[in-house]
Amino acid sequence: MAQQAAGKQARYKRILLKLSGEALMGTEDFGIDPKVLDRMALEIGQLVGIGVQVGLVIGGGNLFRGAALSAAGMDRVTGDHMGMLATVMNALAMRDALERSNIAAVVMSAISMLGVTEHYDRRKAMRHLNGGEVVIFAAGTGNPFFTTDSAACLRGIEVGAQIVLKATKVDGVYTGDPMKDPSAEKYSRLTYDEVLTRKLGVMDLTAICLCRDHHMPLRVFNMNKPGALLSVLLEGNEGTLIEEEHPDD
Ligand SMILES: Nc1ncnc2c1ncn2[C@@H]1O[C@H](COP(=O)(O)OP(=O)(O)O)[C@@H](O)[C@H]1O
Ligand SMILES: O=c1ccn([C@@H]2O[C@H](COP(=O)(O)OP(=O)(O)O)[C@@H](O)[C@H]2O)c(=O)[nH]1
Repeated sequence: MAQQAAGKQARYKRILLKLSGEALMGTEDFGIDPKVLDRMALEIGQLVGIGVQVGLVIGGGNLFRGAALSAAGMDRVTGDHMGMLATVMNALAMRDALERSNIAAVVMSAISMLGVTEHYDRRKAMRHLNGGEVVIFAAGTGNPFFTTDSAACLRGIEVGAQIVLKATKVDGVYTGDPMKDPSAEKYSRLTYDEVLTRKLGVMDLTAICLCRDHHMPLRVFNMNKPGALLSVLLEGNEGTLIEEEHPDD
């Protein structure tokens, strides 16, 4: 992979990378697989190594999801609070993995947790990014009824990232859910409106609308594919790109 990066220029100076909580489970049913965490830390470290500023949002679906807790009888807002706290636990585990790989990292939480994480502050976050630290934005947006996909798009827009990269377990956006429909076909490029009108369920609609309204490109790609993240930065042809309609289209 070092050879892949040799002599090549990263396409983006600052990115917002979204990792789903479930990605951290590896082959387990719950929790965090340390091997997966370490692999992801190494892949993120490669980006830092070629001068890319990395903002990171990690989901919490490997631990708790508000909607699932609510379906089991819990108050929805309490469930969402638990979901957001789950993202803080994942963020702390990722900071630890990054620091063990000698990659400077800071966790900024949307919910105050004095002594555990920094509180989210946009200007401080930008200073950390400019200084080459990986900034892990935890606790989503800080509000119930949102997702970490929306949080990733929000933070990406706020800190002036050039692209939001959604790392997931499928190769991109398909005509239908590829986990359920093996005949679904992958798109290499879509507009925001196509995602919305075709109801392509890879991300929630709030996240797509936020990106559309603020002209933030999105790329959906498979994080389980070794080297895919670096390839997105160097070649830019992994997965599916969602952006505005191009004048040549
Ligand atoms: N049209 C689609 N294209 C790609 N993935 C889709 C589509 N519709 C639904 N999905 C599902 O969306 C999931 C990606 O979302 P992600 O946030 O990583 O997972 P989760 O929401 O389970 O945490 C994929 O695993 C896939 O099964
Ligand atoms: O701004 C936010 C972000 C997340 N959550 C809660 O945190 C959980 C975990 O986030 P998400 O489901 O987005 O994680 P992922 O699917 O990416 O693992 C969600 O289900 C919500 O309950 C929330 O309430 N507000």
